[in-house]
Amino acid sequence: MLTVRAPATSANLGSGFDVFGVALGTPADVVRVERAPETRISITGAGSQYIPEDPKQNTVGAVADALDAPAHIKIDKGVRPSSGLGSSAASAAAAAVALNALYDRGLSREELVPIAAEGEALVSGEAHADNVAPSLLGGFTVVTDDDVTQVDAQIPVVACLPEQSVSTRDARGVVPDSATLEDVVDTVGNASTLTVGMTRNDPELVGRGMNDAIVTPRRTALIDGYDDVREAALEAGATGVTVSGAGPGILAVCHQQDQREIAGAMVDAFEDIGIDCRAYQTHVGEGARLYRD
Ligand SMILES: Nc1ncnc2c1ncn2[C@@H]1O[C@H](COP(=O)(O)OP(=O)(O)O)[C@@H](O)[C@H]1O
Ligand SMILES: N[C@@H](CCOP(=O)(O)O)C(=O)O
Repeated sequence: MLTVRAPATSANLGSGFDVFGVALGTPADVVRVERAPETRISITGAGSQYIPEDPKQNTVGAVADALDAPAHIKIDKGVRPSSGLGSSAASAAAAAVALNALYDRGLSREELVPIAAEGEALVSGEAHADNVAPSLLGGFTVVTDDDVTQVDAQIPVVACLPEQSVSTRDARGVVPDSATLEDVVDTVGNASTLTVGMTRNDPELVGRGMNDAIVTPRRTALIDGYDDVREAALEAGATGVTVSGAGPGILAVCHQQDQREIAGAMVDAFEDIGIDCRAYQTHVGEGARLYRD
């Protein structure tokens, strides 16, 4: 039996749609695997009642298929599905690391990225790798069609998860087909600023580089209370706030000393409109970790 803990992630960071992602210190999924003639899945934990155990519909089943590695797979969900915190990706990344080791496939973490992304294709319609890459590699990742670049960053964040669900598949449906040159130029500038901020561990630059006028405005409309929560977080000292992944999670970047106040402000702002939420006071963290029992 092998066990892997794979972290939640926050994709896009505003200006890096389908490109940027960060691993979060908490929450995480824990996946246990043992060899079996055919794949069987059992699920416990956060939101497990909404996740299919059929391997043809579960991200870990797609990974087992891609690695030709049938197994009994037990998933303990720390990351609620349809969260914007890479729930489906955390399971897929954990399964990729676990099954790669269980069957001695010898693939590197980078080589596991497209395999874990097969799970994302299953649930969201496209094999976007911006959640599985940071869950596998940790830190801040930049994915392109055929490559992934990673940097270890130490940035404090608050990931606020309201009691609402937004499916990534639905949220991809509102993404515009085209953008003006002016918006593209702005976005390139912001994305570049954010990347420099990650390499310098500078929350000011990262926060400033999160603005995006192309995808994010379409998605905020799907999240009840988004504008109020964003405003509250900025007033409490956040250096930048945006939709986490496809939502409804909201990500605030900050300095360590402001983290607690920002988390409280975001929770209060959601509560003011009658929505419960959980705020993870965490940081950009490590990737999937393998334990041999
Ligand atoms: N192992 C898994 N973990 C979480 N969700 C899964 C898993 N396998 C399949 N799903 C399905 O994926 C969808 C959630 O994924 P998605 O919409 O991308 O949200 P998230 O942002 O939380 O990853 C749900 O329909 C869920 O049933
Ligand atoms: N780039 C994807 C990221 C989806 O992240 P998730 O955590 O909501 O699954 C997108 O924006 O569609």
